[in-house]
Amino acid sequence: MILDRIVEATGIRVAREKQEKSPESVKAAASALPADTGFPFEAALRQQDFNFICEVKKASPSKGIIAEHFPYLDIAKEYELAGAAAISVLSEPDFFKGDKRYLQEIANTVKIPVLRKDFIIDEYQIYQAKVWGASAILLICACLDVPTLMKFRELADSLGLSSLVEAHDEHEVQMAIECGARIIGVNNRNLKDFTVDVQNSVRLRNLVQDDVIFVSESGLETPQDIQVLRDNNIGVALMGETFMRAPDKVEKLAYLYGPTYYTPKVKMCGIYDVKTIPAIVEAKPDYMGLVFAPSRRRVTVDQAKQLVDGLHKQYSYSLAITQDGIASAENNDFGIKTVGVFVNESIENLVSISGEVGLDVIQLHGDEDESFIKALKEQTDLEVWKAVQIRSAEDAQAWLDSGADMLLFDAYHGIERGGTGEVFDWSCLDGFERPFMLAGGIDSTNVARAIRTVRPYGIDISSGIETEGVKDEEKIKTFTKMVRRIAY
Ligand SMILES: O=C(O)c1ccccc1N[C@@H]1O[C@H](COP(=O)(O)O)[C@@H](O)[C@H]1O
Repeated sequence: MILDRIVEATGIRVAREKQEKSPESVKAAASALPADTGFPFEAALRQQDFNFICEVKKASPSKGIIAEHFPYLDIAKEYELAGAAAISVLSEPDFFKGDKRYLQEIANTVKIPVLRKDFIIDEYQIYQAKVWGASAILLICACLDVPTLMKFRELADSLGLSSLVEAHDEHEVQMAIECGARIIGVNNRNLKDFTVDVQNSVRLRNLVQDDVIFVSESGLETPQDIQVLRDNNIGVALMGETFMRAPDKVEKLAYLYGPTYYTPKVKMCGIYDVKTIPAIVEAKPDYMGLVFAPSRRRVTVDQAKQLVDGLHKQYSYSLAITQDGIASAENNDFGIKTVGVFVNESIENLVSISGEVGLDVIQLHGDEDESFIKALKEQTDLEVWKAVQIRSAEDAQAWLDSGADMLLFDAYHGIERGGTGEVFDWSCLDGFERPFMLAGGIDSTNVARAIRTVRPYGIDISSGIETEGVKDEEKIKTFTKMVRRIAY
């Protein structure tokens, strides 16, 4: 049987690897790494109502070579861009043509968690997984007994690694439950004869309690397959071949997720150089943000006037060359609204600066309270947005009834007020019941997940369209393209 052959080959490989690097040294290296990881693999699989683990796999015993050309890093980057929750990387060399290098390099490159997909039969491989940068390992019930599964899971736990415990039938699901698995994957492929039946995971779903993450693995191909999983209370799909064969993985994942049925507004913030204006006009975000607060992106009133003037001229020009659109610019509809970002500025200054520059929106990014917002709104007809730095769900809830026209949620930072490029825990916004802008470390690699998970009214981006602190035309383009491809 193929599984026996793989396990046998794995035993030989592990023995050889132990000769090359002693178990003591690998254990010491793994134990020296932080164990308080917060189990990012599990967290990622709980992030959305449906999550994908996308696999980087060159070959398999059932399909032979899947990808002759195998740019594994590009594949992983594309998965991240597409909005995968996690990436599974084959490290098994003999039957799947995997390599530890793939795992190491991918884990070093992407921000999403990586699973070591291998046939784990020895503790040594768990220490290796930790050293190589994995966030999770695979434990296969068909290869291990319950005491060993439990021992391996506990060892993984102690290193801050999650264990995806894989089963194929009722008996193996019971084994997975007995060993205390927090993530159970049901393989739709029978490892004994390679037959595939997507209904297998559906059939076994009810054996597993809801607080355990349930993953359907193998043989999934279409949005209909995914819908069947959703309809049967299955929230995660692990897919390899389908993604590996998809020429465009962003498109494939969007197709499997289905339409978002809305497009978020986009605000591109921290514009301080007129050279960036053509790229902004081409990207056509809904808002362009100018920072008047202390910041490396800070603009003076004169610079702001030039930027707004430049925006309007360039916008009119872009409409003129696309013919009759000039009329709307003449009516002062410049398509892209301007937002001034202020920190603890006086009402008098807010009113005079916004009037002088011709801003459309005032964004308060400091300690302004509700009475300040009320007083400001009495002095201006402009929209007033309130930025709130989030550490907990309570931070957001405290502003639910705010009189601000829009709330904007950003990452908390002890010193800086914003534009830090840091992401906060989006689950703090679960169930928040009014429209809001999402800010804080958004970029092309996480915007797909941001839109699908958080469904904000709008996305606010600054650092994510910069390279070494300077707004980057290519990143502006890529980001804009991503939003359009994901949200429809
Ligand atoms: O961008 C700044 O330098 C800034 C300074 C002071 C207050 C707010 C600031 N920017 C705001 O930060 C978010 C975007 O942040 P990120 O870089 O994408 O993480 C946005 O709301 C900006 O208006």
